[in-house]
Amino acid sequence: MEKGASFLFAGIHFDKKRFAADFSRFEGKKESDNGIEGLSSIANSDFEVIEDSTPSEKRKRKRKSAATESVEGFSVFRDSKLTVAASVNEENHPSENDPSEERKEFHRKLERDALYRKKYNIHVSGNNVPSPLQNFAELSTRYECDPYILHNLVELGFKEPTPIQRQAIPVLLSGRECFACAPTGSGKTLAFLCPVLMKLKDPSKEGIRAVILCPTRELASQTTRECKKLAKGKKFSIKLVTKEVIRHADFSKFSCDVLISTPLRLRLAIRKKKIDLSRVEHLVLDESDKLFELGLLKQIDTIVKACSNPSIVRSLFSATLPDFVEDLARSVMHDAVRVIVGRKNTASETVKQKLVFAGSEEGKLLALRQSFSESLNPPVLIFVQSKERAKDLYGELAFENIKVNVIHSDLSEIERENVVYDFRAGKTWVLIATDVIARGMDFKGVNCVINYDFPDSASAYIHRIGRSGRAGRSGEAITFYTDEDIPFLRNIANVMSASGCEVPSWITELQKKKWKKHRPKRDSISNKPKDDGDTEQPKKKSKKRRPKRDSIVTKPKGNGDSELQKKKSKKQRPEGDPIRNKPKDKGDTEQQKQKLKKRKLKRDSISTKPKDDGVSKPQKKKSKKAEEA
Ligand SMILES: Nc1ncnc2c1ncn2[C@@H]1O[C@H](COP(=O)(O)OP(=O)(O)OP(=O)(O)O)[C@@H](O)[C@H]1O
Repeated sequence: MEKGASFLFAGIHFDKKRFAADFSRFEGKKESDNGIEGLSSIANSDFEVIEDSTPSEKRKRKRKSAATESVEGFSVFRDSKLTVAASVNEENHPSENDPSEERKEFHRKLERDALYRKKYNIHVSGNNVPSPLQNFAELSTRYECDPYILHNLVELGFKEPTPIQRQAIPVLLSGRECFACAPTGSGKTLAFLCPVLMKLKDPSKEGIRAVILCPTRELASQTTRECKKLAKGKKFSIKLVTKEVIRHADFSKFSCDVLISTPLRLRLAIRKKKIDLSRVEHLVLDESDKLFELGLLKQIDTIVKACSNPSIVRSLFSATLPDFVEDLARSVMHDAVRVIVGRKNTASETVKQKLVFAGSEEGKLLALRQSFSESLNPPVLIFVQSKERAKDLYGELAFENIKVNVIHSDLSEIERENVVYDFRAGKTWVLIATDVIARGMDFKGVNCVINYDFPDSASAYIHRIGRSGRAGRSGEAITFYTDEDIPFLRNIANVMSASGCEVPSWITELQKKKWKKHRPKRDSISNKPKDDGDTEQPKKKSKKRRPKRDSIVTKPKGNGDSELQKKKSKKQRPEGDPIRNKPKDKGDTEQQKQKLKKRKLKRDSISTKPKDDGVSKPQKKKSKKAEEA
């Protein structure tokens, strides 16, 4: 981490001199007394306490025993004058001259809140945390929500708030800064959009009023769409910062109610076009841990500085919340509330997760093809570790009878948009992707995520597989691994077992390994000579590949049978829709049998097809058969 480059870094290496003003502001202040002692232990059982002291102590987070700790009121973030003032008016705060009955009622309310949070697996820390929402109607009764929002929620089909919405919405509506972590697909987008729109109340032309930052263009564009849906009926100006906007907009007169951007583009607008962010009242960092990674941190820093309005309310949302992000956030946020749904850094429980030993790169391709011909249902997302590998895998699958497409950072903005659009529309059944769409993208009904390349971190794993099993739906995730991934297997296995999936015992017995971006140099996906795309694959190569076939189904240490292995050993063809046929087209058994017979032929053809020849012989036969079928 670069030292002294930004005040975001200062949370870790606090430079007292440089931040003398801030320091003196915080220095004299002890963490405010929570005054909520003796709260029922009901909600305390799973509460993570953060101590606001030295950096090393900060890391020592204790799980306090249920009997001794209080749920709310433990100030994890620094107080500010503004937020302290706000908290006095907090709905949870008893009045000064509290008669004992009022005080009792206040405590009863806290207990009710605690019970409610326990029911929805919500864990909070911070001063005077507002009560969670019981339903969307409370937006009106408690916060005088404009009817258009309630109307739009009904139109969107949202009947009940999700747990993160129950807690984060009241926190933000109370003007508190917020730091939220909830599983993938659990409705975090609405959890920040709804309070932002409610707080903005009416459209205004006075500068830029709210900024939402997303790590990728795709996510920024998706969030813009969602924001417009929720704002329907109100003439808010909601703008996405695109290349065009950067090029042509007159930033000296630029105003909008909500501005959505990637950090890179917004920094460009700040630096080159002098966009004015000094009136921003709400700043949301979606996928905050990604935004706080080194590559984006400088840009975020510039933006956070440019949003200089002293009464700004900042919020951070993500499905993964590493300690370093908490440390950074604590250094910049004031009297924030920390909201965690479920357990921190766990995968969605609605995704059934599997590990498959593929032996080698060739094994992966074979395993993939085998899976396709057996039981996988589109839409399917396949993640690989680099754009080169994405292109290679696409090259391998493009000529099959699969509606496959690929997305990576080499594509233009329009191309990327089109790929996403086609996948959403069901025109693409299998989408090969790099991590560019691993975060935040909400594709409805992705049935299966395949980690063709082992993810480079546990959080990458959580976000990738979180493209499936969203909004309570079920999904499946298959992760291929090879020998070089085995040292990192346990990290993924931990995530799997934390979300209730079975993991073979030999994996949990592996040595713990700390990983830093596991991206090994992998053998090429395609065995075709790179510079000779037009010629046929030399026969030698295909011969060489055959013995490796066994490695797909051979587990490394005589243990942990994968689903594929079991299926193969039974020599049965499982039921399911082959992906080459129409998604819901069942009962194609005759064709499947023929394909089975031709499996040997199919294997030979993996890498023999010429790059630029649209259809190879076996494929022509296959497509003819498909047409006939
Ligand atoms: N209250 C609700 N009831 C039903 N569905 C909802 C509700 N809120 C959001 N959704 C839907 O849930 C899906 C996932 O929401 P969203 O994209 O906000 O998840 P997320 O928590 O941000 O996920 P990720 O961590 O992957 O970014 C969306 O399709 C959204 O429309």
